[in-house]
Amino acid sequence: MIELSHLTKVYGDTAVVDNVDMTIEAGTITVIVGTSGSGKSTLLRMVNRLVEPTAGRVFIDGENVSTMPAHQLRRSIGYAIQNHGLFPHWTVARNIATVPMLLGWERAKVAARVEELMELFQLDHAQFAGRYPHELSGGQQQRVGVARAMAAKPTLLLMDEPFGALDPIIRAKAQADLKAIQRRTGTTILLVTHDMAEAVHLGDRIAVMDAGRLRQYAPAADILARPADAFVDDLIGTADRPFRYLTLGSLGSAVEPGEADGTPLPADASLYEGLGALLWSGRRTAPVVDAAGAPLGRVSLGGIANKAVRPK
Ligand SMILES: Nc1ncnc2c1ncn2[C@@H]1O[C@H](COP(=O)(O)OP(=O)(O)OP(=O)(O)O)[C@@H](O)[C@H]1O
Repeated sequence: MIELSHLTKVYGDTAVVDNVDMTIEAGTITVIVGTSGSGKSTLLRMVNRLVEPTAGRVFIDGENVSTMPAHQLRRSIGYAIQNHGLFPHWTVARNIATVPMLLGWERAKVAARVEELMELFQLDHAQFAGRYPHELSGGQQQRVGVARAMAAKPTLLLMDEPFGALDPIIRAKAQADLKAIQRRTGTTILLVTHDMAEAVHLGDRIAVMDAGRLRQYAPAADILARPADAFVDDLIGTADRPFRYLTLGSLGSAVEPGEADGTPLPADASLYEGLGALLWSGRRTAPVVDAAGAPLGRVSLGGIANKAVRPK
């Protein structure tokens, strides 16, 4: 568990992070979202002491990070940034191995970990291990950056706009992969973005920042349904709100008894994906199947629409 207590950073006479209190549960993804200059990166960088707080404290599993040697702290926390920060003159394998080597792992253990991570991030070892960063696509560099951040099996991973430089399709894939990997490894992730859709998609909880202040900190569904103030409301985007809400629920939650024609939709698809599939195929209903392909019933446009109504 991570606790931020009265965390503050002042530059000149401006508090760019202003008295922030937050508790982050282990094994979850927390997304910090806000406008440019709202203090998101500064907040994140106080957790691994790349920035020292002016006031307040950060506790990781009850331990005050200011009492730990900074270099040791940073080796124990993964850190992935936009544009990946890869070392240009090191191969992919060497980049991924950076922290385990700093920690003095045995060669064989490092090599095995590199192979394991390359497989996890779908980078063929034979093809990519010996390549240099400039010989990779942006999406591949991004995966190497995250693999490197996870190399020493940190229980905490800090990510600052990790998908910012990716095109929308690769970005959606990278988000889905990260979520799947996080669910598998149980890593606690604190991720900064300015993109509310990304926040809703990834965040178990979302922290909304504005001018250094934490405006709201709540699960995505609560932020959408009950924005704390006009700023949060505005950031969500009024027109997008019902659609973002539909990304949070699964089609399985809207299944009705009955049959329908056409290609079945998987119950674990989101309501949003289901709505898209119905609209695009010109259907008002579609059959729904479970992961094994067994029929569960059907979904309808009206049934999905009911799920997009603002909760009371
Ligand atoms: N070293 C510094 N010295 C002075 N001011 C700084 C320093 N670092 C950041 N700032 C200021 O602090 C404020 C918050 O910056 P920060 O990078 O945390 O914002 P952000 O929300 O991550 O923004 P963005 O989304 O644009 O990256 C900004 O106004 C920035 O100019």
